[in-house]
Amino acid sequence: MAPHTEQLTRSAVRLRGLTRSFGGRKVLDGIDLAIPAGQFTALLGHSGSGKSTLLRAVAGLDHQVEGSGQLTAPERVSVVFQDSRLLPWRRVLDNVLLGSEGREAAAKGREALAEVGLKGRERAWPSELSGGEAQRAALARSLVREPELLLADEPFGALDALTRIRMHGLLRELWERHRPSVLLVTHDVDEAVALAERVLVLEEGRIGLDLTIDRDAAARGEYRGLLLAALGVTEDVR
Ligand SMILES: Nc1ncnc2c1ncn2[C@@H]1O[C@H](COP(=O)(O)OP(=O)(O)OP(=O)(O)O)[C@@H](O)[C@H]1O
Repeated sequence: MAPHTEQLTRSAVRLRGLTRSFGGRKVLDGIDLAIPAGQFTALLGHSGSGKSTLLRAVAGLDHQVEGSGQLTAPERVSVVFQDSRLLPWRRVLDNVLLGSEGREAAAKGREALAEVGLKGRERAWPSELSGGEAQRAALARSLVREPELLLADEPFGALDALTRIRMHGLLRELWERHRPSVLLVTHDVDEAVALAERVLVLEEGRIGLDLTIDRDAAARGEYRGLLLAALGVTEDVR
């Protein structure tokens, strides 16, 4: 019944003609998109362009899109948001485990916390963590589910610039080690280019630009101007 249960081989995510309207206004207007398994994709777009709407649809959180087109996504999907959404009344390890019990689960949870650099903080309360640490815990919580697809909606948007750079390194490292497909929603052109293999720009309800990122060209800053132009942004002359 649910498209999410379909067995996928080559593509992790496939959208065909996906449309979503709110009050008669089309936010997503027939989106066609295939994301190969294991690809790191970033989705850029102005505020209100429909990035979160698209992500929610792929996460299976939006039942209204059913029937509007075709949507397939893997079964094991984890979502990370701008705020960590840790439960304040549970210790960090219990937040990561959420629902799973037993020694094996606890060992996996500890391992995931160690991977994100939170070894020794298992028994801390969420209120004792910094913003960056809380996002690390959120990443650990998503990892223990061994997701085939990681959806991240502005996961570093609330962090200071230095913490954000460290988190970029961590996310790339985790992706290289575990190789889930990643769909990262961001406003930040530099973040998209620094992290992703492919950058999509959402405009007027459609994918307006679909760029494959070459690491060397990215290091030379070759995509920045193109992406800013696609977003209709002109940089001030410095
Ligand atoms: N539940 C809803 N009811 C009505 N309108 C909605 C709803 N969810 C989203 N919208 C509208 O759809 C449009 C796209 O919203 P969405 O949150 O997907 O944009 P976004 O690109 O993620 O924006 P931002 O970058 O600011 O988070 C907006 O105009 C928003 O007001």
